[in-house]
Amino acid sequence: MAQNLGALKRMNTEDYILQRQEEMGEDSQAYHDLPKIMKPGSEAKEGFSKVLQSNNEMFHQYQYPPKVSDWKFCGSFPSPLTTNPSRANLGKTFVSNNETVLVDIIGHASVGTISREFLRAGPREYVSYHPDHVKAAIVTCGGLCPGLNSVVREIFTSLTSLYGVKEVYGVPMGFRGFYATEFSIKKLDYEYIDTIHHEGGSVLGSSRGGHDTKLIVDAIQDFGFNHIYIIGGDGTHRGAMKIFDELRERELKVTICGIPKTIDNDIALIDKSFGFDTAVEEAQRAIRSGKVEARSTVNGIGLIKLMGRHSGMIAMYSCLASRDVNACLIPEVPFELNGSNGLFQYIQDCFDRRGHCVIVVAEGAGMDLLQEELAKAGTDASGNVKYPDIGLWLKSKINEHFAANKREINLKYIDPTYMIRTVPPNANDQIMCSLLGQSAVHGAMAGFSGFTVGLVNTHYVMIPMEDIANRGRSKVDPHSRMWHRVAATTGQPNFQNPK
Ligand SMILES: Nc1ncnc2c1ncn2[C@@H]1O[C@H](COP(=O)(O)OP(=O)(O)OP(=O)(O)O)[C@@H](O)[C@H]1O
Ligand SMILES: O=P(O)(O)OC[C@H]1O[C@](O)(CO)[C@@H](O)[C@@H]1O
Ligand SMILES: [Mg+2]
Repeated sequence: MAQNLGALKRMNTEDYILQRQEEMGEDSQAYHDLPKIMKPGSEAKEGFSKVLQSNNEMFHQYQYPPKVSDWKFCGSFPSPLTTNPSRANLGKTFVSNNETVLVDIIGHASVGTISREFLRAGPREYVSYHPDHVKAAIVTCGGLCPGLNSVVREIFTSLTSLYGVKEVYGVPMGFRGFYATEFSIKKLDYEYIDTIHHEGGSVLGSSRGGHDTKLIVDAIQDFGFNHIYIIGGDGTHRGAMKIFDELRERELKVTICGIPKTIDNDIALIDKSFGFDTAVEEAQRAIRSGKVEARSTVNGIGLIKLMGRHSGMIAMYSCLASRDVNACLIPEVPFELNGSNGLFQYIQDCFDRRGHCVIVVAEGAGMDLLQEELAKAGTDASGNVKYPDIGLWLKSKINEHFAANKREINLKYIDPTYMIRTVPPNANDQIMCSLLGQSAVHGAMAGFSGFTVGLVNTHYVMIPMEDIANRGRSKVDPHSRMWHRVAATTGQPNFQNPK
């Protein structure tokens, strides 16, 4: 059914700024940081009206996730955090439903700023669920990613020790675990989750495929779950959105919350997904091995394949971090093998300059060169195209080329694919997992539903789930400054011959 995405409130920017000025008072620094707008009728001050002209076009769009109370009555209780003695000073850190975070923060003085705003995540003073009435389920879906266990653990501990919820369950093996009889849904306890954040993988298990909206919602009803925490990527969010629609269709008072998981860091809108940092760090070990192998032999080539079916983020950031890479090949930027600007000539140039060459290739790179293999590749259980192995293909093409030219080369192929995603998260990702888990629980307890928590411009926010589910993947922009920085680090050309 078509859904109204919560209250979408538009406010004229001038009114917005005037209101903010009023709230802050002229003495505060923040007041002076605001664009200078005068109230109509007030006395002109220097510098004020000028900015007003250039900001005429500016507007802000507030986007709130829906609340459970929007489609079914639910009560409002003072947050248990106010009575939790160990949180006595939390009062000051409650977040109001007026606090938003800007999506677009780069202003253009000549045209004004156009930005959406998401509701800031965090504990609310009033919650919509009494802790005794919460029965929560957590599920992890899709491919593995460092930090899955940390998010599960944080959701559990936030629900139980912050809010006093007593019933939290783990759904095994992804979406199908809700209804498949060969698995059983397990009640989580502290002993079980105590050290899981030190382990890679997902203690709950995960899977691709197996989404059946009706069976899943039947199971939610049968078990009496009213909080569903779904940790997964783009596919998972499309599945979660269907569950959300079905829940509203049946008028069930169930909160559904997404926690974005993608090792490829390709979920749109958010700054970064958990586990990505760890994956980039882990990839350094493979790149370093490639470098050592390459420079210790005659005309050495270290060829390293990294994850990234549609987006070259892991490859791009791994190359930027390592500084040892001479060529970075990603799905977003096509490359040619032959010709004066092709990869083969570039490898030769590297031999001439430094005696070796290190190449990183993302698994989805160069698919235009493998059309035949791609046509036969098929899909996985979730419908994702299974890509032919670009690393092995490239290895054989490079070997063939230099053999045909009677040049000695020593190519070492390193494929650390699954090794970078099965490790536990690094310290940075551990912290991110904690904040995502806590944000999810605070939002759910407050009665929001159909939302996904995420980091936007360094602040944790609640994004309407539909936005995440329907938006395309985020990709490397070949015209971006970041990609140009990579090219500057590697020294690679654009691998395109003049036509
Ligand atoms: N369009 C869809 N409708 C309903 N369910 C879907 C849809 N797409 C994917 N799913 C379900 O979501 C789950 C995970 O999907 P998928 O395997 O694509 O991983 P993902 O969430 O995209 O994560 P990853 O980052 O590993 O790709 C699977 O159980 C799959 O059946
Ligand atoms: O082999 P699996 O488990 O399907 O997962 C591999 C894929 O998962 C991803 O990490 C995310 O979709 C891809 O980059 C990668 O190809
Ligand atoms: Mg996916």
